[in-house]
Amino acid sequence: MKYILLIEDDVTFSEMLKHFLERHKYEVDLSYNIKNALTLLKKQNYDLVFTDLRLPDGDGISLLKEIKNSKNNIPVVLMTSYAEVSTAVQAMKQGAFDYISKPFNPDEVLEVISNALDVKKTDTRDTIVSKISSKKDNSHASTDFVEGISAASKTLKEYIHLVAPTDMSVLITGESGTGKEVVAKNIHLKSLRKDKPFIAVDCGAIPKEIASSEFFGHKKGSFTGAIDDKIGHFEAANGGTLFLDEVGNLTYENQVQLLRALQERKVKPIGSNDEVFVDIRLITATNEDLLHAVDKGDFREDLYHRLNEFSIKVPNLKDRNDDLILYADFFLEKANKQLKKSIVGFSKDVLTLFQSYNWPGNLRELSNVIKRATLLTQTDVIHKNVLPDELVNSNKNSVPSNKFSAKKNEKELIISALQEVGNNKTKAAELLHITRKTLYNKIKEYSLS
Ligand SMILES: Nc1ncnc2c1ncn2[C@@H]1O[C@H](COP(=O)(O)OP(=O)(O)OP(=O)(O)O)[C@@H](O)[C@H]1O
Repeated sequence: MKYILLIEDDVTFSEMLKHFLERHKYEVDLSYNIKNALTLLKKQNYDLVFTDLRLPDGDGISLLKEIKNSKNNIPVVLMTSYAEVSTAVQAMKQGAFDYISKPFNPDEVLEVISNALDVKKTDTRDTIVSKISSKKDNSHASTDFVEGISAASKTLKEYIHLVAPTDMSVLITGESGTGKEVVAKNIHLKSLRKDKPFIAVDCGAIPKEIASSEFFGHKKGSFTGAIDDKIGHFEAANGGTLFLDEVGNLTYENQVQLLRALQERKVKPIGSNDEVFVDIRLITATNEDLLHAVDKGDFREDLYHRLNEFSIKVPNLKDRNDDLILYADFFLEKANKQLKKSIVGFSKDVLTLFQSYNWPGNLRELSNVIKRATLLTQTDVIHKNVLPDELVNSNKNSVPSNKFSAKKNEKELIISALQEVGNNKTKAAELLHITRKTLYNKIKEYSLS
């Protein structure tokens, strides 16, 4: 019987959910706060943590981080309200398995839970990494990967086909949510290593103090907290592909270690005297300008060239307008399946809005907008009234991007956009048609607090 830790401070709701899950043959422990949950996690081996995002003594994300930093590799599913969906998406980037928006229907809960329990994990790794099972075949992968029909997508497809069968290191660039990880998986699945592991690691989520142990592993007792031997990501990916996301976030010291491991093709777990030979194909991704980081001395040039034997830029959604409907249909079909709905399509108004919106969050944003709209729609067709305000009002508010590109009034535009949205950086970035990251960089550049 699978054992679930449910963390929810709404007493009535949590009791109902507990009984519901028990009726479906799960064993459930209930906690109303994080403190108690952490105690329970130490005592018991759970198969799944199902937690509310907001709790009296903290949020689900800090709990998620605690779990990731511990030796457990338990899948974590978050419960959120609609307003928190963007936070939940951030949480997924930090390793949460999935999120589910309240109010949810019983079937949806069961599906999310069974998906999370099915997920393949290696029990020796403590950072949540996604691993494509070696048995996963290409036919399945191809249904998860929509190739697109726009010119930009065709070029992308061509590059993937060309580079996949080689052993070249690939640097994938592109804005957040464009599908860099999906492209990396696709390269792996089209490569000769497809039957070996694909290990995805978010370098931005690894605290620098434990990065060496994460990458190279450690021996029991080699430092305080090393209570067991641990295999690092390099060894876990042996024979297959190691995908390092947000590679620009590695510290200088970690860059040196990574370069050494790549050059020597062997790693030494912390506390071990033995080196382990590793045969990996490296794919990295970044949404930063790594060359700029090289110029500034923040990223090692030798490592940059080692990673960039071949580079692929994943286009923004806005630059693949011809694909938009194709992706919208794909995400609708996916949401229908997940939410057990049978919505047939979008109203004309919605499609027009989709075409004119700038999609700063790219495919991830499109997917989220459609999942939410699918849940809210009670008719056959998705109408404008279930779209988020920022999308519906985008045309009214938008600052023309050509204005923004004029360097001299950039600062003024940022200030006025921030004022207009009450200093909300996400909304300001959307208004300016730039990513949040770019906005943060510009705020720093112009010393705007
Ligand atoms: N070609 C595609 N076909 C189908 N779905 C896709 C495709 N590309 C991306 N997606 C979906 O879009 C979402 C974002 O993709 P992904 O996480 O790969 O983006 P990313 O560029 O790696 O994001 P980040 O920079 O924030 O890590 C995911 O839900 C993914 O499944």
